[in-house]
Amino acid sequence: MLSTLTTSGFADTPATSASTTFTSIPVVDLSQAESPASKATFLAQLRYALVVVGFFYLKNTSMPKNVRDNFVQKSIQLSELPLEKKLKIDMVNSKHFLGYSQMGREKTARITDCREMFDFLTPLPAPGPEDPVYLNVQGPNQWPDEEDVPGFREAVETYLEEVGKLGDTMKVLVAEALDLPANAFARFFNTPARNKVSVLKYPVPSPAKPCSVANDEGYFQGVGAHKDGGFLTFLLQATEHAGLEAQNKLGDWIPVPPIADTYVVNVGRSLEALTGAVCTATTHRVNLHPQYFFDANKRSLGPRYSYPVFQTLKLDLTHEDLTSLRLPAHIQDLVKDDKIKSDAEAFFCRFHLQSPGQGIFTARLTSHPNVGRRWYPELTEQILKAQKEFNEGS
Ligand SMILES: O=C(O)CCC(=O)C(=O)O
Ligand SMILES: [Fe+2]
Repeated sequence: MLSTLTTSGFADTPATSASTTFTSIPVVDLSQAESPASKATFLAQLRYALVVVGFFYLKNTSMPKNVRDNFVQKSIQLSELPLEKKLKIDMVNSKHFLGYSQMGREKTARITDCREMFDFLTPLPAPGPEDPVYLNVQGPNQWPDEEDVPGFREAVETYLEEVGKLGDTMKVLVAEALDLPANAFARFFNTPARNKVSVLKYPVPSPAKPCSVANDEGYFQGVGAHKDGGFLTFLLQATEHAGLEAQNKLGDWIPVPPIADTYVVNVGRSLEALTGAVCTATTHRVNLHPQYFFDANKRSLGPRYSYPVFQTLKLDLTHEDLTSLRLPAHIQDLVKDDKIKSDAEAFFCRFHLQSPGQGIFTARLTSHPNVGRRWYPELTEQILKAQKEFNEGS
């Protein structure tokens, strides 16, 4: 059952307990946060979204339409370049896991994902030799040649700055929704914040040349069941395709279809850790059926393009830092009897609880083993072995 909301929080239904789950994704209107008359309603809806769902659509954001549209247009141009141009910035050349990951290289839960990606990060220096190895998930970007996609770098940097502003706004509102001081999360972030965008393309499935093995019902794994690692993710679904799904606490998969002019925002493992799991890092996946690539009139929609931005905490926070926040008792009480069914790999939990950097680095070694083997061969073999043993229960 879905809770009804009151301006003071959840209605007095069992919605406050984790035994209640969601069957649709709420829409939250950011413009309501700007007026004192509607802010309490906004915060109650946000609280529900963070605690019960872990996923929501955010509308009326500060993102300038021209910045977003320019970013999307240039990103599609990049994705459509011939393979040899894209391979000039192959991720395997970057010990920071930045740049292009071609189709068939990425794995989630040890199964190949049917997508290609380019990752670009807020400008941040590479770590020094004395720093922990996991800090290598930051460093210089690999940019395509300016003549291949003119204006691409500027479009991405401007877009990341704007999503960064939205992220700064949201981290204050998340604190307020949990009845914490507005600046409660500030000390966990770098200034400026660390954000990474993935430029994703899910090509039209080709029966003649399948990207991976389809399941019995004909679905391909666009990206397998997982939880995001960061604080919040701001996902722009740039095309009309169905396929994104969030898993509720009973284990059912709930569609998250695109809604024009919204972001899909979801809770990552770091926000879950900071709130002692009061906020839920909801498991999600992109499950692709060849039918999703056609509209109602049977016209091809072409590839699916989507663009998540992962808002990340300071990478070197410790377990003590991550567990240092005290939530008010009435907020902690919102989640009881926590039995959550998730198809995401539990293997990663302990790494994300050690430090955000350790969590992200470990996930990268397993999702991009070709990059891991090139730069961190011993560590990669160790982690892949541990992942296999964990999953096989040995
Ligand atoms: O493509 C999407 O809609 C979601 C992608 C995603 O969940 C991810 O890359 O973490
Ligand atoms: Fe994700």
